[in-house]
Amino acid sequence: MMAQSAEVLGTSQVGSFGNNVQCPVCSLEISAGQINSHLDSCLQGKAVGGVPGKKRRLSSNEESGKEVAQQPGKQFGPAGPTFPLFNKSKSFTGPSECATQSLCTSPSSRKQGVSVSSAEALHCQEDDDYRLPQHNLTPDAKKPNNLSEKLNGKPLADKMRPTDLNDYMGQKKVLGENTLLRNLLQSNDIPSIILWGPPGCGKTTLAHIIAKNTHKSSCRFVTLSATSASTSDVREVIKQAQNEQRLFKRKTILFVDEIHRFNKTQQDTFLPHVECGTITLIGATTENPSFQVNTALLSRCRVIVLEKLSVEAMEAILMRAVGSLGIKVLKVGEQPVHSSSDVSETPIYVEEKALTTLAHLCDGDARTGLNGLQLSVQASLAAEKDPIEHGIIIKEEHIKEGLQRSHILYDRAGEEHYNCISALHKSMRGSDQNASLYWLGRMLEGGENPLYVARRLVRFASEDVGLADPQALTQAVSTYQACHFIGMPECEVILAQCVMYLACAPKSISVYSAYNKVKECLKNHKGPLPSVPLHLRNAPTKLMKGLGYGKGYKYNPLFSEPVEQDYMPEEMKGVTFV
Ligand SMILES: Nc1ncnc2c1ncn2[C@@H]1O[C@H](COP(=O)(O)OP(=O)(O)OP(=O)(O)O)[C@@H](O)[C@H]1O
Ligand SMILES: [Zn+2]
Repeated sequence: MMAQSAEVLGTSQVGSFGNNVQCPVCSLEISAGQINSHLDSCLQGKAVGGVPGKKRRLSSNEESGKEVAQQPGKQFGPAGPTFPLFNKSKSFTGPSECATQSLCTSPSSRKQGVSVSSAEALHCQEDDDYRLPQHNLTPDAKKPNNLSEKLNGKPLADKMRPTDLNDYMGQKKVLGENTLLRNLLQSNDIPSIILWGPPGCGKTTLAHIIAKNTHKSSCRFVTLSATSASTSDVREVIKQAQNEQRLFKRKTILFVDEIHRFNKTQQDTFLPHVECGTITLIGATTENPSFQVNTALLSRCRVIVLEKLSVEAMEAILMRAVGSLGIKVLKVGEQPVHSSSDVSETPIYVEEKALTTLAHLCDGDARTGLNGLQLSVQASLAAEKDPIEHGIIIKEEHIKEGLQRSHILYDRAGEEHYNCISALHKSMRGSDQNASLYWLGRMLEGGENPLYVARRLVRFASEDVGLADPQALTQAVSTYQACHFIGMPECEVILAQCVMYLACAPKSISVYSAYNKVKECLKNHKGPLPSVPLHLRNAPTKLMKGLGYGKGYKYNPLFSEPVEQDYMPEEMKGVTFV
């Protein structure tokens, strides 16, 4: 068992009720005057002074019967159950964190869609045991025999989440030698920061590492996900942070994932507390914070821009994962050598080339890369019922298959994005509903921005359907608006409806090609452009009238016969585009 300092346990439960204060260690209510002496003894394991008969007060979550994160085993003594204060959309309980944070979540306490992360008390002891947690899946860790067992449970990306900077790859611009963040980390003084970067580039991971590196004594690390936390959750965190500060002079580092999802009022709630230092805020966002984060809050935080992971960084991450799984890497042309020592296990290899391909395909997103690796390994294990004598070799094809199966062989920014939208456009033009829907699906399931697709449909409605069915444009614009209101995944059917409408619609490019001819004509015109014929000019002033503006113009409604009149400049007479 990890040497847990009792002090960090149950800090999430610090609260004061009347004149009593809840002991953060044993959860008993202690009168305020006795709390200090109680704590001393409680920390040594001999609690005294609890108010008899009074039980630990339930958190609002418990009272409302919501799930309660149960400590796996009872190794942490009387603190008993811990409280999930916040539901998070993403779980941060990688194995390494279990080792460092006293409050783990057992799988059984997790329900679909809601994973619980208690207000995690992070203990930052001087000892090294969180560096190499026993159940951490690092190459040095003890490995279970069976590879498929190792792949069970949490996604590989979670298992591989680095716990210290040495394993944190890439991001040299912000973390290299002599960078601001590195210096701050070394000086143990972390300001409030906003980490801005694309998905899977390591924002969450960095927040954890920062928290671990700061305040060697001890600090609390609390996480909130802006997607599910309410303003009252925020207030609760602040209240507890104040208690911590007051009772233990302990800092709270609050990590808010997807901070851009908080509305301005919620962001405002933090502000004074960030300012006075009760809370050190680490926010993570994939969106440009200058638009999405409250300016007042933004001005109190340093914005750290993380980048998509480079192919080299991705390769290093994959290598580390492969090593921890006990998979051997085969260089080009190298043959597997079956050593007699590991007869009990079928040796598993991966071609180096396959890893390189994966590193390229995952578009700088380490989560995608690691999960893709996991799927390919699992797929090749399943396929190889009767493993060949020399073991199983994971090849490039397996990696591609693995990615495809998980719908992630789709490069949102790169070529695949353009290839698919082009295929969709051409399928609709060819009135092939099936193919149109297929390409739409490829994009949406691959994580394409629905508005990007909707914008293309608007263009298509005019360029390809045009006057053959002018209603198509209305349909497409409505689709765009509906996608905007609703977002994914609900808007997928709306897009599908419009795609089918457009595929079935009659097509006409008369407008499109006519307008292109106009542009062409203007581009090729030599010399000064012809002036606007006088009779077509408006004459709002006397002077203009005097100059002959509007003279001789025939106002069509006044004529019962069709009007003979030139609308083109003299030089352009007879030129047509339609
Ligand atoms: N720089 C890195 N070095 C090593 N591993 C990384 C790095 N970045 C990400 N990972 C791996 O990818 C997984 C996902 O990363 P993380 O949760 O930190 O991404 P994120 O930027 O917070 O993404 P999101 O915006 O989707 O929440 C981690 O569990 C870790 O295994
Ligand atoms: Zn106690």
